[in-house]
Amino acid sequence: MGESEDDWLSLKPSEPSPSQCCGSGCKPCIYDLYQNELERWEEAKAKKDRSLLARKKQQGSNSKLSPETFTAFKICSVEQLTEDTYQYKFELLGNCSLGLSLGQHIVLRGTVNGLEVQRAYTPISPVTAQGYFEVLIKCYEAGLMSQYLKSWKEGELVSWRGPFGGFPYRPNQRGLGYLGLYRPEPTP
Ligand SMILES: Cc1cc2nc3c(=O)[nH]c(=O)nc-3n(C[C@H](O)[C@H](O)[C@H](O)COP(=O)(O)OP(=O)(O)OC[C@H]3O[C@@H](n4cnc5c(N)ncnc54)[C@H](O)[C@@H]3O)c2cc1C
Repeated sequence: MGESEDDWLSLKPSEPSPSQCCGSGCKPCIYDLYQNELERWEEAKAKKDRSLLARKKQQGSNSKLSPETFTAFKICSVEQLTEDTYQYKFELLGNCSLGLSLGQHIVLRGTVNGLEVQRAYTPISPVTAQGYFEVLIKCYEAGLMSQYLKSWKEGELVSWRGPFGGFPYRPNQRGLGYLGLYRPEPTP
């Protein structure tokens, strides 16, 4: 391939669509990752060096969770708990644990009718669980990710990144709490 402007434009990263942002304040967010890719592309273009783009679009497989790149995990069981709620179990190779702390969530990537969607989910398995992690998900009739979830079967690979968020919890440490009470005015 030559070095024409069109060639470089074809390699330019695309700005994420709103459906790709889960809206839960991930660090790095999908827009931060896009910004990094864009800067790398601009540098590669200025230096006319395509090798600088090589780190783009890495994806791990059944190994370690990463906040920057998606890792594929195998679904080892699907259990329907209610009409619209499912518990999914994922395999972690090498009997390792996911490495989350209290209250942290992970981000799932799926594709629905050609549209990439990303949403946040909080694993329900103990943070010390080894060899697996589980999520409990409620599916919505018109939900985008929900449509992708309904197609899942055992043995399929599903892409996650994270962890994000969480609470700074230390055993036996007391903190300030806030409880709000609301008493409605009596109607005349
Ligand atoms: C930090 C965090 C952790 C979370 N953890 C969990 C978890 O553990 N388990 C879990 O189940 N969820 C969790 N969620 C929620 C989850 O991220 C998704 O928001 C949820 O699964 C719905 O995604 P969706 O793409 O299926 O629905 P969306 O497409 O985002 O739709 C959301 C709602 O809008 C309605 N809707 C969409 N399109 C239309 C339309 N055209 N007309 C009318 N209504 C419409 C849908 O029916 C649905 O009720 C978490 C969210 C956050 C922020």
